[in-house]
Amino acid sequence: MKVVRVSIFGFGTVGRALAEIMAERGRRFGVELRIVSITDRSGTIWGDIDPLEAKEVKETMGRLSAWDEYEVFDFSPEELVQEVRPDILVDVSSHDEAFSMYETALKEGIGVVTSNKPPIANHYRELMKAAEEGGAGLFFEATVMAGTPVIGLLRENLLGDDVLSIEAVLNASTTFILTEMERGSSFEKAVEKAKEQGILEEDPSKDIDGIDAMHKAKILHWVAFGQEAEEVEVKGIREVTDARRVRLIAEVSKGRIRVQPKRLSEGSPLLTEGVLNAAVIRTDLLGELVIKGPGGGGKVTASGVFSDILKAASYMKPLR
Ligand SMILES: NC(=O)C1=CN([C@@H]2O[C@H](COP(=O)(O)OP(=O)(O)OC[C@H]3O[C@@H](n4cnc5c(N)ncnc54)[C@H](O)[C@@H]3O)[C@@H](O)[C@H]2O)C=CC1
Ligand SMILES: N[C@@H](CC=O)C(=O)O
Ligand code: NA
Repeated sequence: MKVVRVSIFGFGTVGRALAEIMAERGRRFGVELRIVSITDRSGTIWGDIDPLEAKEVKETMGRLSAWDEYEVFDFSPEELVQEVRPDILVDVSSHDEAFSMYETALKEGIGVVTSNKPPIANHYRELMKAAEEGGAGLFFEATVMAGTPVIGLLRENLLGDDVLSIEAVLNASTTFILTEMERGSSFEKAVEKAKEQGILEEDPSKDIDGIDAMHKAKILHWVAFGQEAEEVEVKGIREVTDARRVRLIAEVSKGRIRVQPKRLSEGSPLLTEGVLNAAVIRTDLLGELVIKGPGGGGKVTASGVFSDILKAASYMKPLR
């Protein structure tokens, strides 16, 4: 068994769902995953950590620093990487400025797995360069459509195709809110219910105002076209009153991203319900393909993170 040392940064809904999966499936495909540190806002615990015990402490005491079995370190994100030196850094936090932590890790040859979108959306080119320099893997499946593997589909397949466009529902919270409103719920009530699903961002305006969907569309644009989108337009769902068949739609074509609420026709593959996301991908050789699956929730997201951890552990270098 190849022992792989993992540091987890952030221990909220996704981090705790990941802990459960790692406890149950941490020995798989000749790899034994060991959690050597977990960080939440109260600090970093460092040692040979039992994932289920850590989850229990977080859920009963609210912060990892309350766990007296471990010394708590007040590392900056970069210090965490330099002191702990894991084999793989897993970011399941809502820390928008995690870019320099990733860059430090990748340049040191430490693999990075993340579900946190802004660092990838805003620093894709620099991070891929750092990964190349350090000979490390950068994996971000769960940043777009959670565990539904749209990133792997584009990054590891269709390599002979030219992507022409992607039209997608990428935000589970707004779909959930809009479908609740279709059923007669007020906007405010629907937002409250979305919070109970564990899918809303720590700052729900990121979902409601289309910022989360925009970040995801930027990541899709980088993977599909290998360049930054010059034109980005974003409109959220605050002004939607008649929610019938309305979804927050991201349109991605070379150089251009547009996120806005749109009323869809009956039978549209994008007319999703609940937390389902969907993407219609058009390429020159294949024509049109649709990928649809859950785009939010702790386990749903941890599924994509865990799969990426195994990829990082056996480091399969994606071509883009
Ligand atoms: N919940 C979902 O369905 C999905 C979430 N994601 C992304 O995964 C990440 C985690 O999501 P959730 O677990 O749902 O969020 P959450 O809000 O439940 O947990 C995020 C955790 O990160 C911690 N955190 C934030 N800044 C930190 C810092 N500087 N240092 C240490 N800890 C810090 C917070 O204290 C919190 O415990 C977010 O980036 C989210 O956008 C991606 C796909 C789906
Ligand atoms: N807040 C996000 C969580 C998944 O990325 C969403 O609602 O889609
Ligand atoms: Na995904």
